[in-house]
Amino acid sequence: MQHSLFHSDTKNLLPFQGETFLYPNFFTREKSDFYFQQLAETLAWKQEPIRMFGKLVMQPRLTALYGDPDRPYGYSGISMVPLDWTDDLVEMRKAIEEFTGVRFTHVLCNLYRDGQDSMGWHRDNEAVLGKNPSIASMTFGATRMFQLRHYETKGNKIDIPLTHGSLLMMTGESQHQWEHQIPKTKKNLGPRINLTFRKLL
Ligand SMILES: O=C(O)CCC(=O)C(=O)O
Ligand SMILES: [Fe+2]
Repeated sequence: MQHSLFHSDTKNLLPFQGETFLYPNFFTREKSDFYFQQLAETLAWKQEPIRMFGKLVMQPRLTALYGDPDRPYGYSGISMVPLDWTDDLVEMRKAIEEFTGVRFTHVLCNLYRDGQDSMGWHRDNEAVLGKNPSIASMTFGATRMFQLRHYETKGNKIDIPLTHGSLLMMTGESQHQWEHQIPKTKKNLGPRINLTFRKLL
């Protein structure tokens, strides 16, 4: 059975074992231009290391974590202490919460400086996110390909171009049964900002 928490006229992009919905123009062009500029200039972007096969390596992008105070969140062997919500992030969170009916405590921010910045295959299934986490992913700036594939079989690959102002909502079993990545591209692209709103238990 296919049951969407969100809008019944929006198609589930996954063929089975999870639900992922795309809302291409969640924010208008003007609003998205404004947010891109604001976020690029005001968020505390840093290049941070992660642990890979026991070694510390720099992530191929800049990151920042915002969220409710005193609730650290981490992945790939690192723990990040959240900074306080900015006015823009609070405003955006409110719009997404009203639309989806889901509440969020944290937002992990990624800045892909150009086509050489990327994020490898992974799932967002840390225990602190609960059993079937709903994750809201906002994109501003350059369009990058978001790829999904079935975790166990590595098959059923799906390519979703995430455009300026789009919202991608992943829910149900998406984070257990599917993994995702942002591959590098040789295209001469400008920067892209992605925000993933998450709820810690
Ligand atoms: O940049 C994206 O669209 C994906 C980001 C992502 O997967 C994450 O932050 O876990
Ligand atoms: Fe992710």
